[in-house]
Parts: sequence; C-alpha cells; structure tokens
Amino acid sequence: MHRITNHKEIIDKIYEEIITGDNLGAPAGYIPELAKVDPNQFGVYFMSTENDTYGKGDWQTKFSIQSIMKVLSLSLAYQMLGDSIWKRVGVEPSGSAFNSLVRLETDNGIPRNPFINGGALVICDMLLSQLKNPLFDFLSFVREVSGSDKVYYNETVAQSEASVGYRNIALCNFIKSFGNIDNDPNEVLDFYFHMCSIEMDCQQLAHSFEFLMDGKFRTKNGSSVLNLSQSKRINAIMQTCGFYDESGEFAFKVGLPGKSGVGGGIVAVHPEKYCICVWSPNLNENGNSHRGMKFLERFTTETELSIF
Ligand SMILES: NC(=O)CC[C@H](N)C(=O)O
Repeated sequence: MHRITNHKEIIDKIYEEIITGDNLGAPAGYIPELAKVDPNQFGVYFMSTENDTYGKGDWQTKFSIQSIMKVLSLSLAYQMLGDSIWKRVGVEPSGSAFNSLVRLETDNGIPRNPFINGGALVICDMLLSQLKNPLFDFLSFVREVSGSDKVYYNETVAQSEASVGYRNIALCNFIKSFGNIDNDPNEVLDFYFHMCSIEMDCQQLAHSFEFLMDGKFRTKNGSSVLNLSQSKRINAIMQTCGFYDESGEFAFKVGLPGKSGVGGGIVAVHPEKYCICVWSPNLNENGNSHRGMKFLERFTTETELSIF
C-alpha cells in the first residue's frame, strides 16, 4: 500500500502557498453569528490509518461544523434503522443548491439525498422519533465517534440560525405536507439548528470521520459504528453529494469522498488510508470553503493519493 511518508512537508508547503495567496469569498452571511468569524483563520489536520497525525495553523480552534453534521446524523440513523431510511430519502445528487426547494414538489416530498437540507431534515425527523433525549443522545454519539468529550452545541449560533431560518422552515413544512415528516416541524427544526451549531476543531472533526476511513475502527466501548457495507455507502454518498452543486467539481479536482459545511470546514476521507480536515471561513458561491477546496486539490495532486 502506498503510504504517505512526507505528509508534513507537503502540508507545510501547500499551507504556505495558500495562506500567502488570495482569500476570496466571504463567511456565510445569512447566519448572523457565522458572519462575525475572522476569515483569516486557516487550519488543517491530517490523520492516517498508520497513526500518522499532523496539525497545521488554526487546527485547534473550534468552528461551527454546520452541514458536516449531516454525515454523523445520517450514520446514526443508518445504525438505528438500517436500509429502511432509503424509503424516505434518496441517494442521487440533486444538481441544485443545498437549500433548494425546487425538486421536492415533483419528487413528492422525498429529498434527493440526505446531505441537502431537505434530506437532513427528514433524517432529523427519524432521529427525533428514535432517540429518548434527542439533543443529549446525538451529542453523546458525536462524542463517542470523535473520541472527545469536549464537543458542545453553540446555543447562540443555533438561535441565530433559527431567527433567520425561513428557508429551512419552508422546507420542513413543505416536506411535512407530503407526509414525510412525522414530528412537529418546530421540533425537527430546533433539533436541526442545534446539530448544525456543534463546534469542533479540525482534529476532533477528522477523528469523528475515522469510522468511515478505517474498517477496523472501534469506539471506546469496543463497538463498530456501521458495518463495512454501510460505511462504503456513506462514503459513496459523500462522493456524489457531499458538496452540493460542486460535487462533480470536487470529484474532478480532489477525488475523495468528503463533506463541507458553511462554517468553512471540509472533511475528506481516503478509505483505508487517511482522513483530512481543513477549515477556512471564506466560502465560494456554492457555499464551500474557498481555501479548503484549493488546499485539498493541491494535497491529492502532490501526494498522488485520490481514490481514482
Ligand atoms: N451547507 C450548510 O452547511 C448549511 C447548514 C446551515 N445550517 C443551513 O441549514 O443552511
């Protein structure tokens, strides 16, 4: 197996190039709390199945993981409910923005995939019906997979998003009108906004994707999170839908399954090899981190390690 031995040099080199270059885009402006984040922060954390780890820049600064949580919520729903979840959410790229409503009407309220907001709201609804104490139980799951107890919701960010959450409110109610939301939409939305508000640093976030990188991963209590076929499927959905309308571009330029969030974080996984988290708050027009995308493109080019 091709092992990266010079990852530190490669990360140092690309990091310097990118931090001294342009910083185009802007932090997510539609969530007031996120618009306040210093856009010059830039962190990277790398970990491999060989236990090589390396952090660079602001890798220990916590940020809002936003949509990256959708991978974790999907994984928990998949663990609890198995393949029945695919009756209520599809696995096709949507070809539209993450918060788009357009296809839902013709698709009868079945969101195209679990990573667009509509699909993530349906997954939240499933979890709300399954978990005894949804907020507490979901956070426990995130702590378990990340191996860190120091993971929290950010109440201010959750309230900030709720105060301007018109689109998500519309999406949730629209899906409910088709019968694909069981619970009270207000409860589903409150859960969703809290999940998006979770804060982690690059290291915690990379570790929380370890179960998708390493088939032998076990939590502290010795259990696996998903079986191999299930992890493979989550990676497949990340590959095709992880970057919304830029998923094709990400596959083309970076060539890894991954997931972005409007907090500026991106996690990418090379199954059985490595996992990398990058964070830089300025977003491009598709809502993906400008510097993060650039960094990963250069990283898979220099290391010659993409899945293709
Ligand atoms: N792409 C994202 O990270 C979007 C998450 C954000 N909380 C929203 O629902 O709009």
